[in-house]
Amino acid sequence: MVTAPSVNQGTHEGLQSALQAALDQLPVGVALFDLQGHTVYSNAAFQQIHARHPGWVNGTETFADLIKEGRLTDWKQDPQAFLDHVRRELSAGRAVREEIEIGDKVIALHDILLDGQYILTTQQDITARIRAERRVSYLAHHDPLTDLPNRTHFSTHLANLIEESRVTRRRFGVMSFDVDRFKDINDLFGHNAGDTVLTELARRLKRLLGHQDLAARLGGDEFTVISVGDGQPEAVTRLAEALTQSMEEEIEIDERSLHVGLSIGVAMFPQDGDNAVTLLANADAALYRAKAEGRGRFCAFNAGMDRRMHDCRVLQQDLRHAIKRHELALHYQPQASVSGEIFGFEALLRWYHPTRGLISPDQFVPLAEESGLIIEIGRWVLREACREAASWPNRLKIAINVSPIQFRQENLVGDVHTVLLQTGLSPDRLELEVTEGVLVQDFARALQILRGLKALGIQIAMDDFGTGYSSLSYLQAFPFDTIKIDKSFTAKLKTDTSADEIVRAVIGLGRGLNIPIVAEGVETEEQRAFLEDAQCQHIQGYLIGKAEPIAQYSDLTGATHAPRPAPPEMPSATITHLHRR
Ligand SMILES: Nc1nc2c(ncn2[C@@H]2O[C@@H]3COP(=O)(O)O[C@H]4[C@@H](O)[C@H](n5cnc6c(=O)[nH]c(N)nc65)O[C@@H]4COP(=O)(O)O[C@H]3[C@H]2O)c(=O)[nH]1
Repeated sequence: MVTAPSVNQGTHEGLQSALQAALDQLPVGVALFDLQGHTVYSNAAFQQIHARHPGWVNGTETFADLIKEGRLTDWKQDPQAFLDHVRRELSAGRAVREEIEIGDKVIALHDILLDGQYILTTQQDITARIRAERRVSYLAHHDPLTDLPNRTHFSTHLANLIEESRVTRRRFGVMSFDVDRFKDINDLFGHNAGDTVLTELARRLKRLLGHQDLAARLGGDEFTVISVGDGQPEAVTRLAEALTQSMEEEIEIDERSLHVGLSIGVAMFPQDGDNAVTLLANADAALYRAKAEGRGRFCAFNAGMDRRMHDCRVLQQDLRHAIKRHELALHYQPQASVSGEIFGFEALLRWYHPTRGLISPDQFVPLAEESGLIIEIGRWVLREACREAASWPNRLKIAINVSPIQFRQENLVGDVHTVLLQTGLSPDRLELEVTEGVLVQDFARALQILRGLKALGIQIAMDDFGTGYSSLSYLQAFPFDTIKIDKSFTAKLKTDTSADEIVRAVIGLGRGLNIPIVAEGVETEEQRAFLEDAQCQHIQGYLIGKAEPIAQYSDLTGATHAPRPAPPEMPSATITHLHRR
């Protein structure tokens, strides 16, 4: 506490020191300089702001010296230039208001001219407020997990860059990418593992960026990069390749090493879009193309993609009418013991599109899943396949694919039960094929549904084993009746030793768990012999028979089939290849 001297003493010195004490009480720094910048007076707050000793008044240290550690953006770090600016403004009768950084402090400064010969400066330390503002602004523009700019920051940056590049005719690339099967990583290994993948990915990405590039996390595992490089498409391609390469090194999570793949799409300004919306939509189109081509790859936008995306939308619309217009049909592929005795069929869906021809399920099932139509289509498949199988005199099995999306419907178990009752098919002849995707989505719910289905007396097969995470915990959690080895492994048998080993290991696993194995896609006698030698029980593939209308297999079913209304005239070679959005 400073005790103010009594003004009643009436002396000039007394008044001066009372004023001095009053000024020292102010939370605002106050100082007087002569026009050369030498200090004539400074109060305590001013001395504190500038880390000078109490009572500091100094004829040698100038105003310019005081601020020389400062960051004076407009005066290119030149304190003398700043002082000249102050003098100029003041002699023109204008006050000077600036925010300057001195050391680690931010000072709000207000200078006026006193009596034409002194500069009166009042200065306030606003560091805490500015820091808080900067933090808020940083948080509003960055993703807290990866510390990358967020969507808001990215959009502003892209809009500015486009505006500037329209004038300078600069070209740059926009790269959209995401983590392949990110949802599976989260579901299988937990959200912390997902977070680790994202932060590690961001860390590797930051190392690859040029000083003009900007990477942002738009949400989830959705990332984007503006690559300015040298304005050539090769620059962004190089960045995409470097990023893919950087992910070849596995990510360590707890005790586990995880290999993470990226799918990347690229669009160039201005040829692939001269505004932000088109540019991003086209980078996304390229990304979806990369995914459709099998993930883990990079794809550049081309004009055809735009049309293909449009085609997909149109096709999705057409699919809505496919059931009632009788455009859907089932083909049946035989399943046999490894020595060749046929014991059942797998029902495989076909779409005879009135103008596009026969469309492969690989093309339209994903569209049906995306729109939710797969639930209605799946019901149709179930009813149709069960009705068909129930009509065969020979008691063969029927296997039907069920999409993970169908597990989200209200009452899958009830639906299957109703179909069994209505068609009269004995439950032990029905097998539903599910992929790991079913369990990955909502494990507890899926398990409950699978148990409900099994309680009806039907069998459950794990389809496409080996293509996803092939988590052994799934095999442990539910007593599958069959494991189907994906055809991609069968295709490599005897040409790729690791495929041989994987197939042998899966067959061994099945033996250990007492679950029979079906190898899919068996095309050659050599593959069959390998599988027999490895003690695989069942096979399916062109070697035994292709998926055909059931009438082609009447010798096996024992049924006389009424010919189905002929589909539009078209050879099967005209299967249309369309790509997902
Ligand atoms: N290269 C080769 N291919 C062979 C061979 N043997 C069979 N295939 C083909 O492999 C696919 C096996 O079916 P999937 O793995 O369940 O894979 C199916 C399944 O995931 C899906 N799908 C088909 N029908 C339905 C359905 O009714 N519902 C659902 N949800 N999905 C279906 O579409 C996928 C593709 O079906 P398709 O095009 O009929 O293709 C079928 C079949 O025609 C062979 O020896 N060599």
